[in-house]
Amino acid sequence: MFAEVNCRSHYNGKVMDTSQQKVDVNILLVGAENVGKTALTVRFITRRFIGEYGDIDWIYYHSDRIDGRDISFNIWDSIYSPGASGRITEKQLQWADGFILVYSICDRSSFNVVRQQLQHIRHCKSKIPGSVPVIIVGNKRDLQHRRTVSSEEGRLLALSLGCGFFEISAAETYHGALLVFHELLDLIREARAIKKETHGIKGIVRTVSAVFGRRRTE
Ligand SMILES: Nc1nc2c(ncn2[C@@H]2O[C@H](COP(=O)(O)OP(=O)(O)OP(=O)(O)O)[C@@H](O)[C@H]2O)c(=O)[nH]1
Repeated sequence: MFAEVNCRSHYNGKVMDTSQQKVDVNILLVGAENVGKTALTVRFITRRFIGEYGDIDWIYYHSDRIDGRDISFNIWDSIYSPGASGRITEKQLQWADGFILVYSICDRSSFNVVRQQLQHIRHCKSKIPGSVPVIIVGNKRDLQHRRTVSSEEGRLLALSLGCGFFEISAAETYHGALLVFHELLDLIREARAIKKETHGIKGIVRTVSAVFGRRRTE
Protein backbone atom coordinates (compact mmCIF):
# COMPACT_ATOMS: atom_id res chain seq x y z
CA MET A 1 0.00 0.00 0.00
CA PHE A 2 2.75 2.44 0.95
CA ALA A 3 5.66 2.52 -1.47
CA GLU A 4 8.07 4.68 0.49
CA VAL A 5 11.30 2.81 1.15
CA ASN A 6 14.12 4.84 2.58
CA CYS A 7 17.12 2.84 1.48
CA ARG A 8 19.40 2.62 -1.52
CA SER A 9 19.08 0.02 -4.23
CA HIS A 10 20.72 -0.74 -7.58
CA TYR A 11 18.96 0.11 -10.80
CA ASN A 12 20.61 -0.30 -14.23
CA GLY A 13 23.92 -0.67 -12.49
CA LYS A 14 23.53 2.69 -10.75
CA VAL A 15 22.73 3.40 -7.15
CA MET A 16 19.25 4.85 -6.95
CA ASP A 17 17.94 6.77 -3.97
CA THR A 18 14.62 5.01 -3.36
CA SER A 19 13.44 7.81 -1.09
CA GLN A 20 12.33 9.34 -4.41
CA GLN A 21 9.81 6.53 -5.00
CA LYS A 22 6.10 7.14 -5.26
CA VAL A 23 4.14 7.92 -2.09
CA ASP A 24 0.66 6.45 -1.74
CA VAL A 25 -1.83 7.99 0.67
CA ASN A 26 -5.31 6.78 1.57
CA ILE A 27 -7.61 9.61 2.62
CA LEU A 28 -11.10 9.11 4.05
CA LEU A 29 -13.62 11.97 3.81
CA VAL A 30 -16.42 11.86 6.36
CA GLY A 31 -19.12 14.23 7.59
CA ALA A 32 -22.87 14.64 7.48
CA GLU A 33 -24.98 14.74 4.31
CA ASN A 34 -24.80 17.74 2.00
CA VAL A 35 -21.79 19.38 3.62
CA GLY A 36 -19.74 19.32 0.43
CA LYS A 37 -17.54 16.23 0.72
CA THR A 38 -17.85 15.43 -2.98
CA ALA A 39 -17.58 19.10 -3.97
CA LEU A 40 -14.29 19.37 -2.03
CA THR A 41 -12.89 16.17 -3.58
CA VAL A 42 -13.91 17.09 -7.14
CA ARG A 43 -12.57 20.63 -6.65
CA PHE A 44 -9.17 19.23 -5.59
CA ILE A 45 -8.96 16.74 -8.45
CA THR A 46 -10.43 18.78 -11.33
CA ARG A 47 -10.15 22.38 -10.01
CA ARG A 48 -13.82 22.75 -10.87
CA PHE A 49 -17.07 23.18 -8.97
CA ILE A 50 -19.88 21.41 -10.79
CA GLY A 51 -22.77 22.21 -8.44
CA GLU A 52 -24.66 18.95 -8.17
CA TYR A 53 -23.14 15.62 -7.29
CA GLY A 54 -24.61 12.15 -6.92
CA ASP A 55 -24.49 10.55 -3.49
CA ILE A 56 -22.35 7.49 -4.09
CA ASP A 57 -19.63 5.90 -2.03
CA TRP A 58 -16.59 6.25 -4.26
CA ILE A 59 -12.81 6.07 -4.20
CA TYR A 60 -11.14 8.65 -6.44
CA TYR A 61 -7.53 8.28 -7.62
CA HIS A 62 -5.42 11.32 -8.25
CA SER A 63 -1.70 11.64 -8.94
CA ASP A 64 0.42 14.72 -8.57
CA ARG A 65 4.06 15.71 -8.30
CA ILE A 66 4.68 17.63 -5.09
CA ASP A 67 8.12 18.85 -3.95
CA GLY A 68 9.75 16.62 -6.55
CA ARG A 69 7.94 13.43 -5.51
CA ASP A 70 5.13 11.51 -7.19
CA ILE A 71 2.14 11.34 -4.88
CA SER A 72 -0.87 9.06 -5.38
CA PHE A 73 -3.96 10.22 -3.56
CA ASN A 74 -6.64 7.56 -3.00
CA ILE A 75 -9.64 9.52 -1.75
CA TRP A 76 -12.62 7.67 -0.29
CA ASP A 77 -15.63 9.99 -0.47
CA SER A 78 -17.95 8.23 1.97
CA ILE A 79 -21.70 8.40 2.42
CA TYR A 80 -23.01 9.41 5.82
CA SER A 81 -25.33 7.05 7.64
CA PRO A 82 -26.76 8.33 10.92
CA GLY A 83 -25.99 6.50 14.14
CA ALA A 84 -23.47 6.55 16.94
CA SER A 85 -20.01 7.41 15.54
CA GLY A 86 -21.50 8.41 12.16
CA ARG A 87 -20.97 4.79 11.15
CA ILE A 88 -17.34 4.96 10.17
CA THR A 89 -16.67 1.30 9.55
CA GLU A 90 -13.79 -0.80 10.81
CA LYS A 91 -12.74 -1.31 7.19
CA GLN A 92 -12.58 2.45 6.58
CA LEU A 93 -10.60 2.99 9.78
CA GLN A 94 -8.09 0.31 8.79
CA TRP A 95 -7.81 1.62 5.24
CA ALA A 96 -7.27 5.30 5.97
CA ASP A 97 -3.88 6.90 6.57
CA GLY A 98 -5.56 10.23 7.24
CA PHE A 99 -9.02 11.74 7.64
CA ILE A 100 -10.83 14.85 6.42
CA LEU A 101 -13.90 15.67 8.52
CA VAL A 102 -16.23 18.10 6.79
CA TYR A 103 -19.09 20.18 8.20
CA SER A 104 -21.04 23.08 6.79
CA ILE A 105 -20.66 26.42 8.61
CA CYS A 106 -24.42 26.93 8.16
CA ASP A 107 -25.46 23.58 9.61
CA ARG A 108 -24.84 23.14 13.33
CA SER A 109 -25.94 19.51 13.35
CA SER A 110 -23.19 18.73 10.82
CA PHE A 111 -20.65 20.26 13.25
CA ASN A 112 -21.94 17.92 15.97
CA VAL A 113 -21.54 14.97 13.60
CA VAL A 114 -17.89 15.91 13.05
CA ARG A 115 -17.37 16.08 16.82
CA GLN A 116 -18.84 12.56 17.20
CA GLN A 117 -16.88 11.12 14.30
CA LEU A 118 -13.66 12.65 15.61
CA GLN A 119 -14.16 11.06 19.02
CA HIS A 120 -14.87 7.71 17.37
CA ILE A 121 -11.71 7.91 15.24
CA ARG A 122 -9.58 8.91 18.24
CA HIS A 123 -11.05 6.11 20.34
CA CYS A 124 -10.45 3.41 17.72
CA LYS A 125 -7.01 4.62 16.71
CA SER A 126 -5.77 5.18 20.27
CA LYS A 127 -4.57 1.57 20.31
CA ILE A 128 -2.15 2.41 17.52
CA PRO A 129 0.88 4.44 18.64
CA GLY A 130 1.53 7.83 17.05
CA SER A 131 -0.82 10.63 16.21
CA VAL A 132 -3.74 10.24 13.78
CA PRO A 133 -3.58 12.69 10.88
CA VAL A 134 -6.89 14.59 10.80
CA ILE A 135 -8.04 17.82 9.17
CA ILE A 136 -11.34 19.45 10.09
CA VAL A 137 -12.96 21.48 7.32
CA GLY A 138 -15.71 24.08 7.76
CA ASN A 139 -17.14 24.31 4.23
CA LYS A 140 -19.54 26.78 2.52
CA ARG A 141 -17.69 29.84 3.74
CA ASP A 142 -19.34 31.81 0.96
CA LEU A 143 -22.66 31.50 2.85
CA GLN A 144 -21.65 33.90 5.68
CA HIS A 145 -25.20 35.25 6.06
CA ARG A 146 -26.38 31.74 6.99
CA ARG A 147 -23.51 30.93 9.34
CA THR A 148 -24.44 29.08 12.54
CA VAL A 149 -20.99 27.76 13.52
CA SER A 150 -18.35 30.38 14.28
CA SER A 151 -14.77 30.04 13.07
CA GLU A 152 -13.59 30.01 16.72
CA GLU A 153 -15.69 26.93 17.51
CA GLY A 154 -14.16 25.04 14.61
CA ARG A 155 -10.66 26.17 15.48
CA LEU A 156 -11.09 25.29 19.17
CA LEU A 157 -12.37 21.81 18.39
CA ALA A 158 -9.38 21.20 16.14
CA LEU A 159 -6.97 22.63 18.70
CA SER A 160 -8.37 20.57 21.57
CA LEU A 161 -7.78 17.34 19.65
CA GLY A 162 -4.59 18.25 17.80
CA CYS A 163 -6.08 18.40 14.30
CA GLY A 164 -5.57 20.75 11.39
CA PHE A 165 -8.37 23.21 10.61
CA PHE A 166 -9.52 25.15 7.54
CA GLU A 167 -12.59 27.14 6.65
CA ILE A 168 -13.13 27.06 2.91
CA SER A 169 -15.64 27.42 0.13
CA ALA A 170 -15.43 24.54 -2.31
CA ALA A 171 -17.86 26.53 -4.46
CA GLU A 172 -15.67 29.61 -4.72
CA THR A 173 -12.00 28.64 -4.72
CA TYR A 174 -9.63 25.85 -5.64
CA HIS A 175 -6.91 27.13 -3.30
CA GLY A 176 -8.74 26.07 -0.10
CA ALA A 177 -9.20 22.50 -1.35
CA LEU A 178 -5.53 22.34 -2.32
CA LEU A 179 -4.43 23.51 1.15
CA VAL A 180 -6.61 20.90 2.88
CA PHE A 181 -5.19 17.93 0.94
CA HIS A 182 -1.59 19.14 1.01
CA GLU A 183 -1.69 19.79 4.77
CA LEU A 184 -3.09 16.31 5.35
CA LEU A 185 -0.38 14.82 3.14
CA ASP A 186 2.24 16.56 5.32
CA LEU A 187 0.62 15.21 8.50
CA ILE A 188 0.53 11.67 7.08
CA ARG A 189 4.18 11.81 6.10
CA GLU A 190 5.12 13.15 9.55
CA ALA A 191 3.14 10.35 11.25
CA ARG A 192 4.89 7.75 9.08
CA ALA A 193 8.30 9.17 9.91
CA ILE A 194 7.52 9.03 13.65
CA LYS A 195 6.26 5.44 13.32
CA LYS A 196 9.40 4.41 11.47
CA GLU A 197 11.60 6.05 14.12
CA THR A 198 9.67 4.28 16.91
CA HIS A 199 10.09 0.92 15.14
CA GLY A 200 13.80 1.63 14.73
CA ILE A 201 14.26 2.37 18.43
CA LYS A 202 12.19 -0.70 19.39
CA GLY A 203 14.37 -2.82 17.13
CA ILE A 204 17.55 -1.55 18.81
CA VAL A 205 16.06 -2.19 22.27
CA ARG A 206 15.07 -5.74 21.22
CA THR A 207 18.56 -6.44 19.84
CA VAL A 208 20.30 -5.09 22.95
CA SER A 209 18.05 -7.03 25.32
CA ALA A 210 18.48 -10.20 23.22
CA VAL A 211 22.28 -9.89 23.42
CA PHE A 212 22.34 -9.11 27.15
CA GLY A 213 19.62 -11.66 27.87
CA ARG A 214 21.65 -14.37 26.13
CA ARG A 215 24.85 -13.42 27.99
CA ARG A 216 23.11 -13.72 31.30
CA THR A 217 22.12 -17.33 30.57
CA GLU A 218 25.55 -18.33 29.17
N1 LIG B 1 -22.79 27.54 -1.37
C1 LIG B 1 -22.06 26.44 -1.38
N2 LIG B 1 -22.60 25.26 -1.71
C2 LIG B 1 -21.82 24.15 -1.69
C3 LIG B 1 -20.45 24.20 -1.33
N3 LIG B 1 -19.95 22.96 -1.40
C4 LIG B 1 -20.95 22.17 -1.78
N4 LIG B 1 -22.09 22.88 -1.97
C5 LIG B 1 -23.40 22.38 -2.36
O1 LIG B 1 -23.89 21.56 -1.32
C6 LIG B 1 -24.62 20.47 -1.86
C7 LIG B 1 -24.04 19.15 -1.36
O2 LIG B 1 -22.73 19.00 -1.88
P1 LIG B 1 -22.05 17.56 -1.97
O3 LIG B 1 -20.66 17.75 -2.39
O4 LIG B 1 -22.91 16.62 -2.75
O5 LIG B 1 -22.12 17.16 -0.43
P2 LIG B 1 -21.80 15.72 0.23
O6 LIG B 1 -21.32 15.99 1.60
O7 LIG B 1 -20.91 14.94 -0.66
O8 LIG B 1 -23.24 15.10 0.27
P3 LIG B 1 -23.66 13.53 0.38
O9 LIG B 1 -23.20 12.86 -0.87
O10 LIG B 1 -25.13 13.58 0.52
O11 LIG B 1 -23.00 12.97 1.59
C8 LIG B 1 -24.58 20.61 -3.39
O12 LIG B 1 -25.74 21.25 -3.82
C9 LIG B 1 -23.36 21.51 -3.61
O13 LIG B 1 -23.50 22.28 -4.77
C10 LIG B 1 -19.88 25.48 -0.98
O14 LIG B 1 -18.71 25.64 -0.64
N5 LIG B 1 -20.74 26.55 -1.01
